[in-house]
Amino acid sequence: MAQSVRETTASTSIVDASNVTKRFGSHEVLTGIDLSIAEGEILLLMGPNGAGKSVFLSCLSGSAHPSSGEIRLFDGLPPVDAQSSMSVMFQGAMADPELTGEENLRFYEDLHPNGTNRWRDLVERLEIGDEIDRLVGEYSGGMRRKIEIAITLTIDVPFYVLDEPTVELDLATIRELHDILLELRADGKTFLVTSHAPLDAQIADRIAFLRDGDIIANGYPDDLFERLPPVLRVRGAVPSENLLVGNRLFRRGDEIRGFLPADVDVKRVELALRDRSGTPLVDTDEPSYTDLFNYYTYIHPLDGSE
Ligand SMILES: Nc1ncnc2c1ncn2[C@@H]1O[C@H](COP(=O)(O)OP(=O)(O)OP(=O)(O)O)[C@@H](O)[C@H]1O
Repeated sequence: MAQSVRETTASTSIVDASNVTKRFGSHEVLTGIDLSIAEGEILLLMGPNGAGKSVFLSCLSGSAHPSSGEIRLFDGLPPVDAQSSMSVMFQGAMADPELTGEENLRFYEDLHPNGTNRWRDLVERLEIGDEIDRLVGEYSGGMRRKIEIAITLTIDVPFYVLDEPTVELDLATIRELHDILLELRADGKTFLVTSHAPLDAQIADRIAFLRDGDIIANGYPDDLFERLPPVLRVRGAVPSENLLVGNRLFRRGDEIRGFLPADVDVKRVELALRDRSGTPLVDTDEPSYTDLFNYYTYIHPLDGSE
């Protein structure tokens, strides 16, 4: 887990969003978001499809305006006045398909007042160095994502906003990207990263879960883990669905894991569910990042815990 910034002394506030709403016609996509990010922090914004993550990022970066509420960056600037101090990666919107990878990278290096040639190192580390002479239009989804990441991070600014950077990346590249972000954070950079991937939680200083347009949980990973109910692991055949209430179990590969309603005694379930030889069919297990994601994305606070 990333070394936490919680022990560091209070620093500049990079993001202060209060009661942000965004409406498209009668559809209120954001319903009152409060979120702050401190300097040097990696904040991971997680949530299911359509929760409003990209819309919030658009408001934060100044490309859309909230319907109400307020966003301030760098201790008081409205987003449009802070654009030169942030680098924003939106899904699929960064690279011109009719230019090569290198032409795209050079374009941003020359265009942006804080452009650097850091991309030379980034493309090697993301293993796309051999592909930068090809047209981006010919790239696979993962290659395109790598170029977009390199474009975004080659700009030297204090604050980076990355919309689902790890989608379509293989595991080795995700780990390399995590290392890159942690190195930049060690240099004092701040990140807001959206993701569906529990793996990304490993580098987060803080995680906020967005659901139906609102932040339903926000905290340091250790604290979020502490607030999880016991994780149940199902072994062998799945017991009767009547005993294990629906929408609380998640299958991953051969394993089924999940959570019981708060008022159910785990020990009693363990005792009740045994195979013919008396071996328990369920037991409790240490929570993983995937459990954390599943709980806060699909169950909490519908389980009555808030
Ligand atoms: N310009 C728009 N006009 C109308 N509705 C929009 C517009 N942009 C987004 N929405 C709606 O806002 C909701 C949230 O979309 P958003 O793209 O922010 O979700 P998300 O959390 O980023 O999802 P994903 O993980 O799938 O990228 C969706 O219902 C979407 O249809």
